[in-house]
Amino acid sequence: MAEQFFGRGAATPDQVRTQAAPLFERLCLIGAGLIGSSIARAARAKGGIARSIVAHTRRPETLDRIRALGFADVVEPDAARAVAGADGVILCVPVGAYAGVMREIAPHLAPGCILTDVGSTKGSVIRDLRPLLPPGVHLVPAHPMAGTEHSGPDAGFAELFEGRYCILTPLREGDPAATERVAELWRRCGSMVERMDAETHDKVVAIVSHLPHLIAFTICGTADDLAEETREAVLRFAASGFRDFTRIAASDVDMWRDIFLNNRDALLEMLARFTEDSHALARAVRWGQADFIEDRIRRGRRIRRGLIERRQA
Ligand SMILES: NC(=O)c1ccc[n+]([C@@H]2O[C@H](COP(=O)([O-])OP(=O)(O)OC[C@H]3O[C@@H](n4cnc5c(N)ncnc54)[C@H](O)[C@@H]3O)[C@@H](O)[C@H]2O)c1
Ligand SMILES: O=C(O)C(=O)C[C@]1(C(=O)O)C=C[C@@H](O)C=C1
Repeated sequence: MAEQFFGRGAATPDQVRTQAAPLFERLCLIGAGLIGSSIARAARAKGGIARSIVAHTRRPETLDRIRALGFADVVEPDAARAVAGADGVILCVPVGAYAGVMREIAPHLAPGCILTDVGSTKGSVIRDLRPLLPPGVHLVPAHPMAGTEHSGPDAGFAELFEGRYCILTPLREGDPAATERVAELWRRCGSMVERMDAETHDKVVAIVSHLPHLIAFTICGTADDLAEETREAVLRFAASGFRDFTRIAASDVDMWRDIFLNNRDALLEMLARFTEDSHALARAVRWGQADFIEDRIRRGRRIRRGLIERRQA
């Protein structure tokens, strides 16, 4: 695949990285929280990604913090000015903000510029960005499968994407060279790149990411309701099971509201399947069907242990 971008007989990506021009002359990050600041830090730490990095954010206190952290060459509060002259732009804001941001930046995107993103949903991103795409600007939707429950510019780190997948969902009419350049960006950040269609992506992440978050947020509330009923500080007794299970419930409100609202159909489908499966287990518990219960536990153990062997846990 690298041949598409580097050309036949050209240097390998590794040789290019250590030699000459970086992938982007001016890479603009719209939003520089956990993910945006991690990209900037990785670009600085690993080299060969961007000659200069522009970070845009709106809030004055975040602007000051990004300046103090020093991972961007330019910190720009105006989105239109931030993207002007950039050959790469990465949207790193909650997916519900995409349409508004795109309306602001579209007239200022340079012809030939690559517009990509890191959003956790892909169908909605294509729906919101494609109609506003100026001619000559290449859209390459992307989603790094890496993160933490922390947010904001202080939370980022250069190694976040190492050994993690990044999923690209290129448009049917998309430019293969632009797709390859974004793939190379993620490889240089240390990721493994996969491509799939947006619909498949949204189903996959609904089960492996969005549903677990929905359940974690919910179980915290359920435990808290019980505390009110029993007048007992239930959560005081939460040992490692509850703590491990609910780590992700500390995640950002805006980000997760937008994900739930923008992957509605796939999330509801996975929730319905999960509900059906948990009802089956509840029925076995009610009727004392030990074999069924054991079978479910064994299967869960096998799957979880498989994750550890593949070093994803
Ligand atoms: N956190 C994760 O684990 C994770 C992982 C993969 C992908 N993502 C995706 O990455 C994107 C960013 O998430 P994050 O974790 O970096 O969030 P974050 O909250 O750490 O950072 C988002 C930043 O965007 C800024 N912002 C919000 N709306 C804006 C707007 N309209 N214009 C300019 N700036 C705006 C916020 O002030 C914040 O600084 C989201 O789309 C999310 O779905 C997150
Ligand atoms: O590790 C975490 O805290 C995360 O929530 C990361 C996580 C995930 O669910 O795996 C969250 C959302 C993303 O879109 C990708 C990764």
